[in-house]
Amino acid sequence: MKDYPVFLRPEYMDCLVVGGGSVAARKIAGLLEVGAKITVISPELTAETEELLAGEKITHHKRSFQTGDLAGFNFVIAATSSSDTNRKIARLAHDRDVLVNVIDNKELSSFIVPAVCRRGPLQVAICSGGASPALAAEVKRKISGDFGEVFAHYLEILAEMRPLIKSSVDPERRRKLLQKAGGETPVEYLRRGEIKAALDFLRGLLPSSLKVELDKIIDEKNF
Ligand SMILES: C[C@@]1(CC(=O)O)c2cc3[nH]c(cc4nc(cc5[nH]c(cc(n2)[C@H]1CCC(=O)O)[C@@](C)(CC(=O)O)[C@@H]5CCC(=O)O)C(CC(=O)O)=C4CCC(=O)O)c(CCC(=O)O)c3CC(=O)O
Ligand SMILES: NC(=O)C1=CN([C@@H]2O[C@H](COP(=O)(O)OP(=O)(O)OC[C@H]3O[C@@H](n4cnc5c(N)ncnc54)[C@H](O)[C@@H]3O)[C@@H](O)[C@H]2O)C=CC1
Repeated sequence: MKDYPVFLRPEYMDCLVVGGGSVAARKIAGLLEVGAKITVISPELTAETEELLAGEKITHHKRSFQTGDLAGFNFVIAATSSSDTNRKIARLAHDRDVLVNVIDNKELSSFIVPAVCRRGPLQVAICSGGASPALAAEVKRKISGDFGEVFAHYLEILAEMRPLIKSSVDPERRRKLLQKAGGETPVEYLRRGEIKAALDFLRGLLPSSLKVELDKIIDEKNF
């Protein structure tokens, strides 16, 4: 069976992580990166997890998981070293229609955590469906090498230009314009790190009134 990829919005997530070991630390770090609300239940924390939690607005209950702990959460990661506890958490989550990831049991997981390469609003998520997480991580490193920070810069500018383009260019022309603005030419420039060439190309696509807006935005960003 294939998995259906989606990107969850953290503002709608109330996350519970059960367990405080090395795998839990990686999942917590991923959730912190997007600013999700997190509660951790674990009798013990590794030094790494302790460090992650320090200074963050994370609730930590220093105890073992109890039936009833899922109340109020819509997203759970069962990350304990006890497969029985993880299975129990999964069963309870399924009963309540709560999304659950089980770190040692993909069959009981309603979602899998991918390896992610993030460049501003651009996110590439890689998943091998449990066949080889190490390979997913290696593919992520390869992609990260190919797609530098310039992608984030270009996209931050394009994100601001998009509503201006939508409000002042008629639908037929703007579809072509937006396709070219996100097309092969700028992507190839960006892969070579040539942000200026990509922005010059974008400027060339715009009507003159918007060229001025583009230059203002570029000046403000000061990349
Ligand atoms: C099913 C899944 C469930 C889930 O966690 O969602 C799962 C399950 C398991 N992983 C195990 C081991 C490892 N996991 C990693 C690393 C990552 N694991 C991640 C996801 C997933 N791991 C989901 C599938 C995703 C996919 O297939 O693409 C990543 C991508 C995301 C993240 O965790 O943040 C993150 C890389 C992040 C990054 O680098 O960016 C490494 C590499 C390392 O540590 O260097 C190893 C050792 C090498 C290896 O095993 O490949 C074992 C223990 C096996 C055993 O008993 O030995 C199980 C349990 C099992 O297989 O049953
Ligand atoms: N999904 C993934 O990415 C990976 C999964 N694994 C799997 O993860 C497991 C090991 O995870 P680690 O983080 O390395 O273990 P760990 O031993 O470092 O941490 C386990 C944590 O679970 C907590 N815990 C144990 N019982 C608990 C309970 N009843 N309630 C709440 N917390 C409880 C412990 O206090 C500890 O903080 C293995 O089963 C392995 O197969 C291993 C590597 C990667």
